[in-house]
Amino acid sequence: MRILVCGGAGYIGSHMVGYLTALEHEVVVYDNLSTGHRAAVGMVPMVVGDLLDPASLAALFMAHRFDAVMHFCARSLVGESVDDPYTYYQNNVVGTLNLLRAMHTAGIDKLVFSSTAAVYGAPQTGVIDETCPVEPINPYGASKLMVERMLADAAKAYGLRSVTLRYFNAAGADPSGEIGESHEPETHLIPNVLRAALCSDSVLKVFGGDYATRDGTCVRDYVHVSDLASAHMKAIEFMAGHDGAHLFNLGNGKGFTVLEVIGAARRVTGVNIAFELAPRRMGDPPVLVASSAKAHDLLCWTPAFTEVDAIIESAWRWHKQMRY
Ligand SMILES: NC(=O)c1ccc[n+]([C@@H]2O[C@H](COP(=O)([O-])OP(=O)(O)OC[C@H]3O[C@@H](n4cnc5c(N)ncnc54)[C@H](O)[C@@H]3O)[C@@H](O)[C@H]2O)c1
Ligand SMILES: O=c1ccn([C@@H]2O[C@H](COP(=O)(O)OP(=O)(O)O[C@H]3O[C@H](CO)[C@H](O)[C@H](O)[C@H]3O)[C@@H](O)[C@H]2O)c(=O)[nH]1
Repeated sequence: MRILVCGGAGYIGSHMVGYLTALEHEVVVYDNLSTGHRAAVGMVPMVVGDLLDPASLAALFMAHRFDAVMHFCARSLVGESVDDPYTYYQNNVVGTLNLLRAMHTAGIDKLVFSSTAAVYGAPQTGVIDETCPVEPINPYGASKLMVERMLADAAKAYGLRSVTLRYFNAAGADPSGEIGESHEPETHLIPNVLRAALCSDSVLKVFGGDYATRDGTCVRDYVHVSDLASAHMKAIEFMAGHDGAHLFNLGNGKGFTVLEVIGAARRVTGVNIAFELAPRRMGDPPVLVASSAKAHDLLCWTPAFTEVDAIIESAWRWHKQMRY
């Protein structure tokens, strides 16, 4: 297949590109390199362009014929979205609308969209399935939910086929160690834990020790990037036999506290990683754990990485020799 990967120079997108090229699909990356890295896509053709530039998108679709589009582009920092919501709605909603219009004009009718557990807000239930209420508590989550709504409307109006994948906490790195997570600033827990393991000067902050969880720190469901990539391929296969707009959670179904992640990282690295307790981070829900039963049943998706130690081990291999 010929697949356009928007945001393919980013953390999750670059793993998708590697996955697709290993299966010998033809891939073109479209990315503005705002948070992505040219080195992360290797020799794969990349158009440097912005979803906010309709002329650039039109030129892209004139130059290539695609069977499907995977859309990873977003600004995705919760705190930044609270401080600057216009930028988030502009990039994540308007940018996606531009992409959808360009696809429509070009007659491309299949899209896989990266959504997030943030659409659920701060849920009361333990394990979240797709029937849980969607009540985002920050502009980032709201921007993703708006796109989900646009996709449902586009299915009815234009026959767009889409699969929305609501990832929980993406983590880990390709087992090769060639690509991995590299954000500046880095806000995600596992890379920050590993940075602290590598550099004794960087003290890890644990945001909040007074949540109503087993050790007082937040619980998250960590899902490996390679497993996210395999789910996207399953989504493409699913769309071949199903029209309409569909959505699925992607997680491991197991929650780990921040302290448990630090404990696992100590085991993997052999470093007694130091941390200090800090105040809660604004907008952090206490517990987010996915039920991925729907993805399992309908997409036939089963994650290969189910243990947090194995996920951290793959990230550690990358962090020890980060190439970009
Ligand atoms: N990392 C996670 O844990 C997580 C969890 C849930 C959902 N998501 C979603 O998954 C997707 C990928 O996340 P990531 O962690 O790889 O982020 P990332 O920032 O590493 O990757 C995003 C990529 O999109 C590009 N981009 C952003 N805006 C663009 C625009 N207007 N035009 C062109 N390119 C643009 C960036 O340069 C970058 O390469 C995002 O949509 C994010 O919201 C991520
Ligand atoms: O240095 C750090 C970094 C994080 N944390 C804590 O670790 C947990 C996980 O934080 P991450 O930043 O790694 O992940 P989030 O759960 O905040 O965010 C992820 O899940 C969200 C859905 O809720 C969004 O999709 C977002 O894009 C995605 O990165 C949180 O309790 C956070 O407070 C720390 O204690 N110290």
